[in-house]
Amino acid sequence: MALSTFIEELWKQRTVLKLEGFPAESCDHNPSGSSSRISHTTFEEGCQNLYLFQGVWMTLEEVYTAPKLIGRSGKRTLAGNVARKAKFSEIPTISLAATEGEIIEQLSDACTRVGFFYIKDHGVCDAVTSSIFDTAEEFFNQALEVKNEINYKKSTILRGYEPIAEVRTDETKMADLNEAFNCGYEPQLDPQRDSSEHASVIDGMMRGPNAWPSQVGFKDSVARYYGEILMLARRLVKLLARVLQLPVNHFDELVKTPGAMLRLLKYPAQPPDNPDAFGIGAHTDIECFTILLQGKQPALQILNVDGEWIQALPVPGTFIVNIGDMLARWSNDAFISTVHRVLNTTGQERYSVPFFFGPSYDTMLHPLESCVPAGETPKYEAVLAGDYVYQRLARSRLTEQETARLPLSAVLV
Ligand SMILES: O=C(O)CCC(=O)C(=O)O
Ligand SMILES: [Fe+2]
Repeated sequence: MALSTFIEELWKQRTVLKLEGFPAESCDHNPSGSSSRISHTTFEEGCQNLYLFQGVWMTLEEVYTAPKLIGRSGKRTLAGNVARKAKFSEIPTISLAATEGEIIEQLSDACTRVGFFYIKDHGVCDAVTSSIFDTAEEFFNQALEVKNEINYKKSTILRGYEPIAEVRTDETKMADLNEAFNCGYEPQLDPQRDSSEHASVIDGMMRGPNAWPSQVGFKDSVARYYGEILMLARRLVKLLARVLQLPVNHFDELVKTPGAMLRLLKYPAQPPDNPDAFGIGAHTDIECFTILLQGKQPALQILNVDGEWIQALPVPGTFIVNIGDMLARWSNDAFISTVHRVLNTTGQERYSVPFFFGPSYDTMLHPLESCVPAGETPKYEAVLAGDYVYQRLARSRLTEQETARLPLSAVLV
């Protein structure tokens, strides 16, 4: 097969081609010239790896920071995300027991410089966090057939059980070495639900019922955890409104029936010597922010501007919060959505519980006026929150045919 045909095939299959040892100076970013350049180039030591993305040869860093693009015809890599380079070597810790002024100042620094921070003194008690791990362990220890009774592909909105190596977060690597349970917003999980709201929460566009396993006590335990973290998330939303110099209640209506997905995750102990195997490949999160509860095993790593992977060690009594792409878009890049990955080489199984939080799925996300300097055009087009989340989740999980099961209600850019 001619090289150009081969590349075309890869493109059609939405694959990113990795080329090892390609001399940087030969990379002219010209899609049409790429095949002829390969044929006359010799590989030398010290050269970098290049990736063919959207017909363009790029370094991995360029893939991370390539122009933002979400589209059904586009290939799925970090370039569809909103990664920005973060200059940090440590992850800050913020006490929610500090004065509001102090919290806002520290949050402002963390969101604009790092994109990640620990929170402590958050008010969620240890009993709630330890029991969610017990529940997760009991669930994942069941036989595969039992877990597959609620396989997420039976749900049009990706709720339920995701078997191991099902999701390919970073297409240049192997599928992710984790299994998961996905649970989205339902009014019955919301301690602050307003009964008049119920009727307005219609199915479709990422909204609808969860898929619960028959495991005794599972739903109660997940509901308790979900409720507590949802309240914490709404508290953070008010603080973030202040950081963005908006009225404290600015986002309140939009997070009454939020797009809020809880995941229980179990990572197997992975071999230390496979450079392509990750618990989760490098990515940025989709929603506004994530509140992550980590088990004891250190495995989460965060990428800084110098290309170093900084360990985000588990710290008892804390959650890690990180900014996701939606809030980066919404804040017109004032906030940073930082690239991270999971590598569990501890030799032990690892559990974690991320809670991905965003506004109601029918929210149209225009970059906030207060974040766009006068006379400048916003950096991002408006997107409908539900479509944005669905497309991002689907492209690492589903075939195009499967993706088409849920009609999208907006054209994305
Ligand atoms: O398990 C972790 O520590 C992080 C998980 C994560 O990054 C994700 O689910 O997006
Ligand atoms: Fe993540």
